[in-house]
Amino acid sequence: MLEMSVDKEAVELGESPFENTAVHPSHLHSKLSGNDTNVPEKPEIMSKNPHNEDDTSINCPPVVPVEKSNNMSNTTEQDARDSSTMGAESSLPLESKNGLQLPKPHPPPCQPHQQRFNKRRSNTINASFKHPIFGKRRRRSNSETESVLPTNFLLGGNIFDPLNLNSLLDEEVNRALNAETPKSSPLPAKSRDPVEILIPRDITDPLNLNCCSTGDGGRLISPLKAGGRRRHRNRHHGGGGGIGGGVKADAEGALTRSDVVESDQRKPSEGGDVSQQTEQRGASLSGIKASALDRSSEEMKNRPAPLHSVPMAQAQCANNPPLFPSAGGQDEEEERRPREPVVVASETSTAPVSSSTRTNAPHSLTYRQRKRKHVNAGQPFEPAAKRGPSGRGRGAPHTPQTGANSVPVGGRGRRQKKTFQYGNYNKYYGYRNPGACEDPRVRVLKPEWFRGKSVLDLGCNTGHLTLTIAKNWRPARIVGLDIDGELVHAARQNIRHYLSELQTQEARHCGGEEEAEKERAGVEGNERRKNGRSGVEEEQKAEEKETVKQDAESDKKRDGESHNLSFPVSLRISRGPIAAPPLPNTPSPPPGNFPANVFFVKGNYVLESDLLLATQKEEYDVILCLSVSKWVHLNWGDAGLRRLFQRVYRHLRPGGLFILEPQPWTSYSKRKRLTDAIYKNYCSIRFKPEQFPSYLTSEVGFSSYELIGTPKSSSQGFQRPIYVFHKRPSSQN
Ligand SMILES: C[S@@+](CC[C@H](N)C(=O)[O-])C[C@H]1O[C@@H](n2cnc3c(N)ncnc32)[C@H](O)[C@@H]1O
Repeated sequence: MLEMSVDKEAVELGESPFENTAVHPSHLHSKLSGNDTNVPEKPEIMSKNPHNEDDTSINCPPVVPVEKSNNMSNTTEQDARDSSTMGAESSLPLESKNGLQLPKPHPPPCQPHQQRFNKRRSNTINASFKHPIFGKRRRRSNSETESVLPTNFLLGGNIFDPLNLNSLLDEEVNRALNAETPKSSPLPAKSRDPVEILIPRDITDPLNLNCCSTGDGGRLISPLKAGGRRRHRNRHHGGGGGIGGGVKADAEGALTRSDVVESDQRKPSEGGDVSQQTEQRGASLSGIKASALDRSSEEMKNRPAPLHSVPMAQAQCANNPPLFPSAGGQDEEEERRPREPVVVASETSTAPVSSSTRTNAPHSLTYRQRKRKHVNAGQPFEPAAKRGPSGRGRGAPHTPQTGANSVPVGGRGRRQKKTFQYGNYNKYYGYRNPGACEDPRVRVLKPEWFRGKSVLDLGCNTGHLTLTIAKNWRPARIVGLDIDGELVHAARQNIRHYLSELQTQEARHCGGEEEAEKERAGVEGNERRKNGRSGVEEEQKAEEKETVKQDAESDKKRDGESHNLSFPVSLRISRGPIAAPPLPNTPSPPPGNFPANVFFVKGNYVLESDLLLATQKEEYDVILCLSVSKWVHLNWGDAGLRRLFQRVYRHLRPGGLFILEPQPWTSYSKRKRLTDAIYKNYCSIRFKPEQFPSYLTSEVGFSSYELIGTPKSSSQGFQRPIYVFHKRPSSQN
């Protein structure tokens, strides 16, 4: 009765036709080997084996014969398998003693079974019982059939110390025993072929599942074949898309780009990409960048924007030569390159997003995929090449940038470094407002300066401030102008992001209303139950509510939001809209309606000569020139900056405002060596920033000015005074 659990090991349950019967392993073996001639018609019933002890030391399968017992039915299939395995392994000679059958010792293979066996036994056997065979160690059998022990030990050991550990105890013994080293302790065989390790190009997509059809996108790279060690800056963190956080704000607030290499020169498709730079949702688009960096500098035209009385579209299309002076010999280079589709800021529609032929480098996610991912997460758009401070780029190697604004940093095929000679940093806002929702400068600006007005934002970069003003303060129109076409492109992409933000805000608003509605309904229901109001009254109320709701929904649809209605409000609030909303195509939107009120234009605001100033007409009520003066000053010297100030004055309508945030002179020196021309200009500058206010009032014509504040910034360098200069109203002119 007690042995049966032991006997499980010897019974082949599943396969034996003799369940509940202990079968001798030899039968099992012969069964397994296909030779069942020895199998008796009925299984032998094994009696107790006095030798079969609970041997926990090593080796032998203790086949404990047992009489047939009902408890055998407790055996499991696993046991059966174990036992059959044992049977298979123990093709051992069996000893017959007093009718008992014992397997010959064959230590190693049996050990695992032995251990499990013991365990099981301890579980099944009554603790109070003490069988004579248990608790005793079974002696090793000394039969002549015992296996031969090894005599040759590679490490100089012996049968008692196979690893020769004793040699470590005594120095002399150690020396003696290891005298024949390496003969006694052979060294491992040397140098087989090195193992080749293949690395996926994109570690985040090793199987290249996301890759489009771009040729070698999915190829694995072998470091061995790649021609030795090559450091890929900015390609850690899963590929190369971004500028790996090498940009720092210096003390003056400009960005230090010395260690930054442009890594993603892919030209994203029109859909744009979304930055990972701004970690927080709504971190206000600080980091939204221009779309195709490689395009930017080469296509950047050092020409003043036609921001005079000629309508934008006409002026841009006309490409009026005298208004586009060259700068730094870029023009020749540009002539040879295909032009970006002309940027047209029309008066009635938002500026089109230009798309041009793009050279896509292999990348794990397509441009659109990445954009969708981030837009869904409510993050701002920033092409892979233009990631922000957290700047983790993704993607594949990039084609070198060959813009007029780029300076090669290495040999052929190396990525090139952009100098940002115009302050055209592509992560400007990421550094200026890291993780912040709002640009602190917005607080010193008054909404009434902008509402219903015509505004020009000089050097708008990727348009965050421009868009904030356009969205929040509803100017009749606001034009963002920048010399860098890439930044302008990014700014245009950002329109959609701001639009989606707007939708999220509205969704939140509506969501809140719905909640309130539900709560109200709950309260009303309770009251109704209390007061026992008539069903007709209730129906009327419900109808009213339904009508209001339907009205609200049709309003939304009118606003071009209907596509988002199926997306749960809660998700829209927490994750942003499912995709950036399309730009509404309203034929004649009311003035000041965002985004119809915002335009982005590429151009150089510095006229080629003073003579051209005479052509400038009054056009704007407000002109912003924030953190631009230094760059104009460095690139065009005192004369260029003076010309800019004069143009601004002429460009303003009577009563207009010029909002100026000049960089301090101390911040100039760090940028003085960006180009030879800049260095020359820097050395010849006499007109210092502290002189600007007096120049603007006494020489240019502004009637007065005020310091409106020095907004706090996380970086000291960005804390700059902001002035407002007033142009006299017409009657006083
Ligand atoms: C340092 S960023 C300032 C961005 C933005 N105004 C702000 O403060 O948030 C300077 C911007 O001015 C632009 N810029 C420099 N010179 C320019 C010029 N002559 N005409 C138009 N834009 C210019 C640069 O491309 C760059 O985007």
